[in-house]
Amino acid sequence: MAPPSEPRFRESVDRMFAKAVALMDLAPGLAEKIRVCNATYTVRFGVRLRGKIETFTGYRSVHSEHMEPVKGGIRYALAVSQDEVEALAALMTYKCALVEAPFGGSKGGLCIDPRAWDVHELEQITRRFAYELIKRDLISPSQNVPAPDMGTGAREMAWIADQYQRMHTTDINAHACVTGKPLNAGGISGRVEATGRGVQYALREFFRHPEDVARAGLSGLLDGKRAIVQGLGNVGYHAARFLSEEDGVRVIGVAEHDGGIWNPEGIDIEALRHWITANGGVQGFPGGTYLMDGAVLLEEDCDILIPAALEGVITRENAPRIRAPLIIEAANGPVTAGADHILSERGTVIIPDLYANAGGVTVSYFEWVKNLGHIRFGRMQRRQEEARHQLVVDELERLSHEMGNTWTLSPGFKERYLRGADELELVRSGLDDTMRTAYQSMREVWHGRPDVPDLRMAAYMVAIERVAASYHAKGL
Ligand SMILES: NC(=O)c1ccc[n+]([C@@H]2O[C@H](COP(=O)([O-])OP(=O)(O)OC[C@H]3O[C@@H](n4cnc5c(N)ncnc54)[C@H](O)[C@@H]3O)[C@@H](O)[C@H]2O)c1
Repeated sequence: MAPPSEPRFRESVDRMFAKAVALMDLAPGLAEKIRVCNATYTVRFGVRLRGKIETFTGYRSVHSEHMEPVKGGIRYALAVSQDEVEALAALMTYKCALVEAPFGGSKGGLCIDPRAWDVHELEQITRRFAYELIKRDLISPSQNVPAPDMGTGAREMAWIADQYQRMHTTDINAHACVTGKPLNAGGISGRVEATGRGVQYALREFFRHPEDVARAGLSGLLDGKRAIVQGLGNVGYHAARFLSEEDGVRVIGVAEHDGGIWNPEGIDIEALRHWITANGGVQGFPGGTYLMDGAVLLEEDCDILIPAALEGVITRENAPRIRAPLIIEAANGPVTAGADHILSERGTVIIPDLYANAGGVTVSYFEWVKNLGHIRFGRMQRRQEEARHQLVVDELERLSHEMGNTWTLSPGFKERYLRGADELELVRSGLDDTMRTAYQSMREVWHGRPDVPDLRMAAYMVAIERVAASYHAKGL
């Protein structure tokens, strides 16, 4: 939660929204219609556990239904509140608009410490929570489609999908009621890694534009840059792993819930992740120096800061001490509105959450389409692609023959070229394309108007414009 001097999360999002609206020319009253959260449902339910009834509180917030279904994750954490869920639902509306995923915005949360319960108990709690939401159409393939967020993953999504199926036995589209499911339960390849993969693609796209890199006071390529990551969960782990293994980024610091690890030579992300799984935290990891207060790593010298855990971690209080010239918001809302102002004035470039962590909802969209299509994703595209590739190979072989076989195609090339893309490759290329296109649309606004101060404002403006256009089209 934000410290008392900071606005609450919802207000922080609203302030950023208001700043963007001030740069736009919207019809009277429309900005307010877009800003407000349509509805938030609060549920309290009991589950008999360990010999007594435990009462839980959960939320599902629907921010905007300008497109349906609405979409947004379900978070399990003790700090979940109505304010938090509404802020996250608003971010979902803008995020979906920015990456052109045809959804309205929603979010859910359950006040629970998932580590306090065993798997069997978590299943009981999840099914009961899902039951409460399903019976009010707050989980439904055509109305509201959740996905994983902090504290939840494929396992919880599988329980939710199964619960929906039990309650709607004749719904042929039941699988599409939730995304982020395991592969063998209607999921799609590449969903687990999608948000971290999207962070990687976002950084790659940023570094393709030397002018943008220079605005952050950096130069050169992504290769060789030093990064610090906060949170080595789903998003942080995948982002850190892909950036270090595939892009030559040196991860010199990782902050986790129990402290931080510092190693200027670079941290072995895979080894650290294994250590956390085995030991419950980073303490004792032999591949770096342990710091009791992991949050100090946010202020360390590095090229790229990747907050990938919680909202409200960069505030007015610590913003003046942040040394990274480039921040990519892998988490939702890690920079408060007050801190955003300080950092923007100082010239720190922030790749905003709306864009940076949109990989998850993008691949969720692919999964939803795959479920509704009832066909293995990519099956038809693959056949077409293989047929086109066969034409090219035939033509090259004909040429080779005409030239007296002075050159030939290697069997390895033919095998790889003819294979066509599998589901994972299709998902990754669709995600890459989405991240590039969305960056271009933000960039055009950022560079095209001298009064647009930063990428965040550009992202909000693009998103708000699209939501407004959708309301206009409906005649509102
Ligand atoms: N999972 C997704 O697909 C997805 C999509 C978009 C955005 N996000 C956002 O990304 C962020 C992280 O989500 P996730 O799914 O990776 O969650 P997760 O639960 O998998 O991981 C969160 C990690 O943060 C760590 N953490 C908790 N408190 C911390 C603290 N005080 N300091 C440092 N680390 C701490 C946890 O130990 C855990 O490793 C959230 O803001 C979420 O809304 C997630």
